[in-house]
Amino acid sequence: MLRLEGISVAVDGRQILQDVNLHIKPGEVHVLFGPNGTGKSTLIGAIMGFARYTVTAGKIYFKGQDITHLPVDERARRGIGVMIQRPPTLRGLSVREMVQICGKNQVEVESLAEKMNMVDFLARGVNEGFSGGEIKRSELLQLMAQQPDFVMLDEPESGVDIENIAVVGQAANYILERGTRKNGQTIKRRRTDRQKSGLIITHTGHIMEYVPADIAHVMYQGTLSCSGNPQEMLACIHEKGYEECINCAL
Ligand SMILES: Nc1ncnc2c1ncn2[C@@H]1O[C@H](COP(=O)(O)OP(=O)(O)OP(=O)(O)O)[C@@H](O)[C@H]1O
Repeated sequence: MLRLEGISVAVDGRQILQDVNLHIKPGEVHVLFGPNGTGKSTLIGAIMGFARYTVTAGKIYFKGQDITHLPVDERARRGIGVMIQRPPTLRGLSVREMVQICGKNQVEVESLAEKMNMVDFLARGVNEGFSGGEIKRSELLQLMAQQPDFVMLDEPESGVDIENIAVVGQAANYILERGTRKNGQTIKRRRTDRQKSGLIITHTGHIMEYVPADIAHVMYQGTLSCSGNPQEMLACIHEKGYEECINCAL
């Protein structure tokens, strides 16, 4: 689905990422751990093609096509979606209108909003006065309408209360499991059945209680330093810290 071949990324002339290689296959969900400021958000911004991120080396392939220099709207059209940490407030554009745009006027806005506890927000401006948790739910609502084949979530559980973390997890699974059989799924079936792919940045790993992850990576000082079993890596980071965790794996 997504393949990064040795990409390096700069922001405002400062090199943030160096030689990142990553392969996410159809149906796989990868998680990204790492200390603050190591470049995790930069990586997903570069994959989405946001203008502030300049790919200075390497290639980004999506569904086998080189998308390294495509504009962000074309990447979205090809099936990439993202939830960033701090999306802008869009005054004058209601959540309802935004969801309709994301869904190309072909989605049932009310029914999607019900799933996200967001019916009361449909008439409000996008992110206008929203709390941190409400912003996350609103972003996921837009992604559910967009129906991307590859979704990137930047700290989806951060700022979300305990009950709504389950709602966030269900929304992520709704996106990842589009086109698969829904009834009677176990966590194991979720993993084997899903056809869409994801990359999730998380510090706590709580989202993995709802969305089973296949592979975890640690981003350290601007590069992917090691990869492995998500639960084992999380336990290792808790026990030993990032630096010792990556040294141990190497
Ligand atoms: N315009 C800029 N000029 C210089 N440095 C920048 C600029 N924008 C971002 N950076 C730096 O890039 C680095 C990587 O930022 P990024 O947001 O990708 O980190 P992160 O790993 O996602 O962190 P966190 O876990 O705190 O969200 C940070 O040190 C940040 O200060």
